[in-house]
Amino acid sequence: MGSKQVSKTRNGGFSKLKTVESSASSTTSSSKLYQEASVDSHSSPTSSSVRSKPQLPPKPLQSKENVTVTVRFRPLSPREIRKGEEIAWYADGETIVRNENNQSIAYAYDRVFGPTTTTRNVYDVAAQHVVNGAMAGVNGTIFAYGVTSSGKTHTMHGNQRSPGIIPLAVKDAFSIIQETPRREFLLRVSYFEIYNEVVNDLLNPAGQNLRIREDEQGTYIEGIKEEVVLSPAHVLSLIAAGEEHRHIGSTSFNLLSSRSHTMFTLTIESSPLGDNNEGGAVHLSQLNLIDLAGSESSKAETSGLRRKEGSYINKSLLTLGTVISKLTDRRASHVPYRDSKLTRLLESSLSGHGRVSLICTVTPASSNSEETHNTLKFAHRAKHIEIQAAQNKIIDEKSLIKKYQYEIRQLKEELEQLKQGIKPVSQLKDISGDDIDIVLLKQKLEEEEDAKAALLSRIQRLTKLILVSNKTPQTSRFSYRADPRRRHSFGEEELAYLPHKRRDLTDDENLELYVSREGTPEIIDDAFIEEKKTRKHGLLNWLKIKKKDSSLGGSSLSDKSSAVKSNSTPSTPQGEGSDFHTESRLSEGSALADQIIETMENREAHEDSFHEIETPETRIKMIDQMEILREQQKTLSEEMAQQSRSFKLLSEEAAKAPQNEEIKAEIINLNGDIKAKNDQIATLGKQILDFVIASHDELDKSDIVQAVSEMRAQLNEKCFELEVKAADNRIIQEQLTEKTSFCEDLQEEVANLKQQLSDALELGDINSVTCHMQQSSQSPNKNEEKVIEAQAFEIEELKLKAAELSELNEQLEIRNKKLAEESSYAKELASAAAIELKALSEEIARLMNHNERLAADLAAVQKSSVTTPQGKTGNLRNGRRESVSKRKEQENSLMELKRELTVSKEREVSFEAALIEKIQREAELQRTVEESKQREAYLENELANMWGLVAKLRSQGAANSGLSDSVSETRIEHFGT
Ligand SMILES: Nc1ncnc2c1ncn2[C@@H]1O[C@H](COP(=O)(O)OP(=O)(O)OP(=O)(O)O)[C@@H](O)[C@H]1O
Repeated sequence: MGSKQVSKTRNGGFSKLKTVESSASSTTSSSKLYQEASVDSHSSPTSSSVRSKPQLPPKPLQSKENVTVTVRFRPLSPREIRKGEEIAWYADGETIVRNENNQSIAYAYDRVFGPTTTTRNVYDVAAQHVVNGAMAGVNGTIFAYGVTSSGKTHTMHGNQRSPGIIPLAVKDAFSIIQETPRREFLLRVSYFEIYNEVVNDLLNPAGQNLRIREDEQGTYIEGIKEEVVLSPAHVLSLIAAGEEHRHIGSTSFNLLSSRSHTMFTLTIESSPLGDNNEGGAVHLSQLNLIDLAGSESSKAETSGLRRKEGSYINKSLLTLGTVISKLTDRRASHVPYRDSKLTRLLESSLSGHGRVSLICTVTPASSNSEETHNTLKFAHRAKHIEIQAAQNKIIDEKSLIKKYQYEIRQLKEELEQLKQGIKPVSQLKDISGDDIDIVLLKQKLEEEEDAKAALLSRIQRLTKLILVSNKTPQTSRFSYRADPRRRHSFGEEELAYLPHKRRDLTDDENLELYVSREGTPEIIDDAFIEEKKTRKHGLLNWLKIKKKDSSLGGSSLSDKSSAVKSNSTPSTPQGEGSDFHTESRLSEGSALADQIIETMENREAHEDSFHEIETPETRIKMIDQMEILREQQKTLSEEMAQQSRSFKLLSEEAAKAPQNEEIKAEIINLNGDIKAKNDQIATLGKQILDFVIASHDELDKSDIVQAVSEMRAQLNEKCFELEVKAADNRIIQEQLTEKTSFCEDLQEEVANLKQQLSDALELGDINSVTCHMQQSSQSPNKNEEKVIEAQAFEIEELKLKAAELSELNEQLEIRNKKLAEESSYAKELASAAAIELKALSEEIARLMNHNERLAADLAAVQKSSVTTPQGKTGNLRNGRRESVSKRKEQENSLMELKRELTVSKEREVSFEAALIEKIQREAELQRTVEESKQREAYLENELANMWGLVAKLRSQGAANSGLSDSVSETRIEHFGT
């Protein structure tokens, strides 16, 4: 899979482009997208330059520009590889992103970076021109956009092996100052986050929930801390400190996921150097470097807090998307900047005058295919925004650099006046000849000395804040901002602790670059090589080399001025001496003032071992090296502190999820890193010591003693810090072990509880389990979260049981219904039988009546036959015959009636038996109905008990913590549904 990625991205740009165009001629909408996009990208000045060469030429200011839009793929993560993820999107050449499953879906951008591209490459294409612009007074904004875990923080901040856009931009900013000898700069930084729509100052923990305000110059954050910065190391240490306060958390996609948007702002002011600056326009610009939080899909299984954070993140990103759509829609009258704090703060960047670079980070993984597509669409829309790049010029008092310059001038004038007002003691004596006056005057003199010292220290402090190049305008080989800059220059060593081996220019490559630029190799003269050597020593050399120049008798005025400023920068507090030097020339007549200055210079010399105007070059280099080593040591310590924090965070995560192998592996890696850093710090300490010893011959004894003692003190301090850190680590390890075993205990207990619950439920004895659970949860030594988990589990079990019960209940209800139906049927049968019985009884009664009537007729006939006379014999014979036949008839009908009677009696008996049977059946059915009603009532009772128990657990959970709250709510929600 990895090889597939590589082969895809290695496809040659031009030939691939043709393929795309041919496919674009099909009528799919996506191909249309591609055509539009490709037209845009060609029309974009950025894009065209991006294609021709990575180093961008200077652009004409006040030109209409599109946002530079680039897409960066990250490699598949080990987790994605383990899950057997396929590649859904890939970089096809240098400008196109294509869908693997549907080749006709393709988008074009200014540049597409494959998964193997380094951040340095990304910086060169997507960020460097913005940084250049910002240093020249054009506002710039660079931001990384993408779904969670797509590589935004990796791109913006980077890591030890691969520094991100922010450190590279900081380093470049200081490089530009070094290469701009005609101007002086003042840099300040601010760093804040937007977390759940609340703005928090990351440089000042007290600055929480800050308000966004607007004035005629745009939007700003009220009360945010801005720190004037003096070196790349200074900036990086501020960022590292700020990161300590940033909200990060673990999600199912990223162990260290950014939960807030952060904006790092570098405010740059510059003015013409030294004496030329009066009345000169000040350039003021801002470089905003933004690491957005990642949008989260609904797939993310998150807890309540993470879900809340996710919804804020998604909402603000959605608003950003809407704002970008509106900005590209010419018909849109209203752009909803005010709908989120993020867009409010980005308003001036997106709508105003400045350069914008959007770096969209994406993952090629198929599981994120849809999200990646959305990011690509967002990027495509953003490409259509048009902005106006214009240089900001301010001349008013709002400029801090102007304010400082003015104050320095005032202070110098005051100093000058002081100097002129002071007479040497010998002169004073000559004038008055009075000892008392001399004492008074001496006193006054001392007061004035103090005042002067105070003035000087203020001048020194202010001068330190203004950054200038150590190069003189005459010796500079690089016109202002016009050419590709060197990389090995100011600030390089500040990042040298990063083991990342960059692909950019080596010294030799630099040489070639300059040769080709200047056209002739001959121009590489000694001075140039010397300059290069100087650059190799980075920040500290840059700050000090001018001192050497001035001491060697640099003659031009601008040289002096430059030296004054550079010597005053904070890392080398030797500026004061030099400042004095210059000042002393301005007041040649005042011997006393010079005397005082000398005394102060000597005092400074003791305070600062680096202060030595006559220092030989080797010594300066050696001190620089030591300074660099110390800086590295300091940076390593800061990094170690940050890693310890991550370690702690991960340990907490590990305690929560002891089975998570990924976290364990991360912890082991971090531990390894921390140990490695410990070793590095110790090695650096040794190196410093070795340095001191090795330079024994070149340093005089007192300096060695001082340097050694200083180093020792530092070493001791570091050793102590290390010990503290090691102890911290040990404690954290112990805590982790403790927590793991505690977790195991808890798991055992949860298993027991589960068993008990299922046993109890089998016995129908849920109450005893509840009691036990409550007792367990009240146990004082329980880890709250584990108890909550156990409770959540119990609730889950109860939920299942309740579902079972309600199912049973339903079954019973159905059975009841059936029984009721049967019972009503039986009743109907019974009533039918009763009706039939009644009819039979009536029939029997009728037959009996008939019988009686027949019997009466028979009796009457017998009586009449006895009373009939003999004379009437003939008639009688006939009558006898008739009566015999009649009697026979009657006897027959009687027999028939008797038979009928017997049959109906039999029927009556059988009906009666059937009736009895039915009555019995009915009684039986009614009994069953009664029984099921009782069972139903019992089950209802049980269900009510369960609900009571669930409510109890819920309220208990809610009392325990917010987390438990959310868990319970989730469970109950499901339960309820
Ligand atoms: N280009 C890359 N090369 C190598 N690894 C990368 C790259 N991009 C990101 N990663 C790795 O992927 C993981 C997630 O990256 P990262 O934290 O920068 O993502 P994110 O977009 O900032 O996430 P979230 O929005 O959650 O903060 C990290 O482990 C990071 O080291």
